[in-house]
Amino acid sequence: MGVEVRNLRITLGNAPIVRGVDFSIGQGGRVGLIGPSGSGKSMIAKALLGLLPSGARVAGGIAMEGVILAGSSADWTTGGGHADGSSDHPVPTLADDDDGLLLAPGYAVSDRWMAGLRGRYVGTVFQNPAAALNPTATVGQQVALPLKRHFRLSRAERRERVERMLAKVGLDPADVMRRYPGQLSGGQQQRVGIATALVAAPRLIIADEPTTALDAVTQRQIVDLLVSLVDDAGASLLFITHDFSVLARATTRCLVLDRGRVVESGPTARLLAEPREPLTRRLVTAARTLTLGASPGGMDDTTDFGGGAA
Ligand SMILES: Nc1ncnc2c1ncn2[C@@H]1O[C@H](COP(=O)(O)OP(=O)(O)OP(=O)(O)O)[C@@H](O)[C@H]1O
Repeated sequence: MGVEVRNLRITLGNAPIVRGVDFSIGQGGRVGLIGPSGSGKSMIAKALLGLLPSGARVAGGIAMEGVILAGSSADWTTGGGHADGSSDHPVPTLADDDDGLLLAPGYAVSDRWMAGLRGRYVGTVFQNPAAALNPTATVGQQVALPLKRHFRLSRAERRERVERMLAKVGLDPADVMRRYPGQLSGGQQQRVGIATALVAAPRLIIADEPTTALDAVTQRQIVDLLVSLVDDAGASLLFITHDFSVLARATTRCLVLDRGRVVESGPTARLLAEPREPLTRRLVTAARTLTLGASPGGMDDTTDFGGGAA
């Protein structure tokens, strides 16, 4: 069922930050948000996570897996609605979770619900793993946290799942379980971040500039790892970046944001090959320059770049 965002508007004080953004991510879809600094990418992610700063006002709708997370039923019938009240986009229907948890549709969920959804239904990978990870928790404790919060498992079961997850992100559990984040490299830290985001098998992963702090080679490895794990899990991915070369590896569709509005959207490969808007062209050119700088063979060397990583 995935995620649906409809006419999302966010204001902070009197300032409009996000000004009517629509997109959806089908189950297993990988969508990118790209735009310059301050264009509203992180605010959209925060709205999906229920983590907007106090004073932010949200209008429009966000629904995930059939549950309305923001906005009211009215938001879902006005958008594509007809005079008789019917809609091309009906209010999403009941979602029955794997574990038998029934989520009630048609209601804006409370903060408590949102806290329950975070980590369980939505996993997040942030830009700076050193800041996102708790420096006083061992890697084992860190990755176990979403399981502790959302599942009733024995210690042994939890440990087994944590070890399995660490192996999946390419870390040796025996080596890293008792280490602290500060004792790991940036790339290893981000692998721990990805393990923590994915361990509870969420339906949606939000990755907000997850590789910006890493060198080019590690960046590529981390993006490829994230994509393969998200695909294996059948989860959806919302990938936020200002770098088209990263987006090309991570996503199949993307939206270009400028000052809170979508200026262009479509398949990532199409936007790369034929950017129509000046901002898209600028972002593509910047990525080409970076990629050419990083590799003497140029962009063709990184075949995924033009291929949309489909
Ligand atoms: N806590 C906050 N209080 C007030 N304004 C904020 C807050 N967080 C973000 N903003 C403003 O909201 C706008 C959008 O910010 P946002 O962080 O979503 O941009 P972004 O596209 O993610 O940028 P970046 O690429 O730099 O992370 C900016 O003008 C920013 O100044």
